[in-house]
Amino acid sequence: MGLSEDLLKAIKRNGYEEATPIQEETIPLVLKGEDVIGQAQTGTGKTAAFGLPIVEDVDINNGDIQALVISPTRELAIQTQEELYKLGKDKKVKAQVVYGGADIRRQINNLKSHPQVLVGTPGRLLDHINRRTVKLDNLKTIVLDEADEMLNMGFLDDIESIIKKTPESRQTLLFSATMPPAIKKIGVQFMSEPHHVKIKAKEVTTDLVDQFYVRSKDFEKFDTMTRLIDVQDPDLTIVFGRTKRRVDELSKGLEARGYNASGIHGDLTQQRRSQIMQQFKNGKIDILVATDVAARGLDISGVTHVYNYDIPQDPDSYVHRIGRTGRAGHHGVSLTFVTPSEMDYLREIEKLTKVRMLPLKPPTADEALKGQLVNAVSKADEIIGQTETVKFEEEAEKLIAKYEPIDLAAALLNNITKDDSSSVPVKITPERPLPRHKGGGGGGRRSGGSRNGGGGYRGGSRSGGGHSGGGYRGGSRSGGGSRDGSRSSGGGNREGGYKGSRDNHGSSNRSSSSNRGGNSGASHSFSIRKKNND
Ligand SMILES: Nc1ncnc2c1ncn2[C@@H]1O[C@H](COP(=O)(O)OP(=O)(O)OP(=O)(O)O)[C@@H](O)[C@H]1O
Repeated sequence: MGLSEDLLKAIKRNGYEEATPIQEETIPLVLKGEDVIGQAQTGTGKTAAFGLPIVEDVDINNGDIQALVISPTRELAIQTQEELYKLGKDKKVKAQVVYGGADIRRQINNLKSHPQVLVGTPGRLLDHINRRTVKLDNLKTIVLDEADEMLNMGFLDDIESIIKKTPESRQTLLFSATMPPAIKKIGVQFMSEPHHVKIKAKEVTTDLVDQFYVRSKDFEKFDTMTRLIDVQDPDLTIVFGRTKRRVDELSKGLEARGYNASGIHGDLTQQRRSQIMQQFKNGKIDILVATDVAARGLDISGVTHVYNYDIPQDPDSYVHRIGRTGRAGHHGVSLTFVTPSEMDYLREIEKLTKVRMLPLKPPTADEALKGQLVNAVSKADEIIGQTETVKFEEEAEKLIAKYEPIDLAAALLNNITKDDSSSVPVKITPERPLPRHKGGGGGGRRSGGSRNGGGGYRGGSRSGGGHSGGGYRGGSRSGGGSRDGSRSSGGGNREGGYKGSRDNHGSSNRSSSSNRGGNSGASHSFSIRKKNND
């Protein structure tokens, strides 16, 4: 594709073996200097699609800012800068990030080292431009990443002011997985004869994500969610809540029940936000509870499940939220709670995604306990494996003399098992349900699965609907995705809500579609090939 040796090295180091379709189509255009509007499903490598040609085009003997990427959120800006840094490392391209909530003096100081590529959030970028600490007179390329979200967030004026400071001759790129019609405004206003590159996919959402919903009254959602977590046993999970209060209450409630959870939203200091994100990436937190601040662009490997505790009001937001899993060829599961009065919103989402979400019956307390016990046994295996028996031998002998082995084992399991809803009640303040859609109707109106061109739901064999128990781990899809032998026996062979775990990915990500039991569709647009080098 015309990329130099330095970039090929970076690509290799990243473990990329072949370009994704969006990369294949956009990289040559961007290298030619064309304006491009790029649309492709979440997790399909849009960052490198603009990142690689940008880095390729940088003149490292020139200390001016040559490329600017505008991101809607601070977390995404940080991530994009990290990616650009990695891609440009061999070429020695300097990439910097500026965002609000962080010390501006430090940013100004860093800018003195003359980055050639700058990533930032709109407000802070404008601030720097007005202080003349960022000069865009010689900018070659500007990227509006997640452009539609920046419009939603009301950044249009800021973006316009930033663009006015760039040369007319600049190249303008615009990327997102969703492109509502309003985005055309940006195209017309700021771009010159842009090429529209839209990677054709049958669905807006990637079919690497199995999408479920649970119909539940608002006050029942929390207990249902923790039961689902118990049976699904996700690796890393993101729970989306509608409001900051919701996020705070959910994360506290989860912690009270013994889950390793933390919440992020816009009211936290940036330092705290960054700290939590770091802990989540490192696996120190298992469940990240977030407002839509985490819905766009974040690429965290190992996120197997996304729970929409509150159904999003905007269907595009749903696409991005569930797109935090099922990335780069890995499987994921999404689960959306919907109150009876919000069914119309669910149908609206399905209208956009052209995918029917599968209904899940909430697991019973008994099923949740069973799920917990399967997990507890596997945890016990782990603990026993890690224990230096000799160190405890003497005291252990005494305990064996005193108690029956069965009591000792039961006590261990009891200790590992999380508290259930009856022992730690959690009350979440009710949110006002979303206003009823104009025109109403919707719920249950549509007959099963007509949208997908026959055969109903994706995933053929699953089309029975009404899955009970809610997505047990295991499942038939991958022929035993369990991490160890002991787990696969755990009552977990029902269809639906697969764990989609990391352990499956290592060896199977190259043939992901063939792994999916009964999936006749094979409609997703690319098979991403990444060496399993981590
Ligand atoms: N050619 C490739 N081969 C393998 N993996 C790739 C390739 N290109 C990108 N990736 C990886 O795929 C993941 C998703 O990429 P990226 O974050 O750019 O997705 P995106 O399309 O921007 O998603 P979103 O719409 O959610 O922002 C990243 O981990 C990235 O490193």
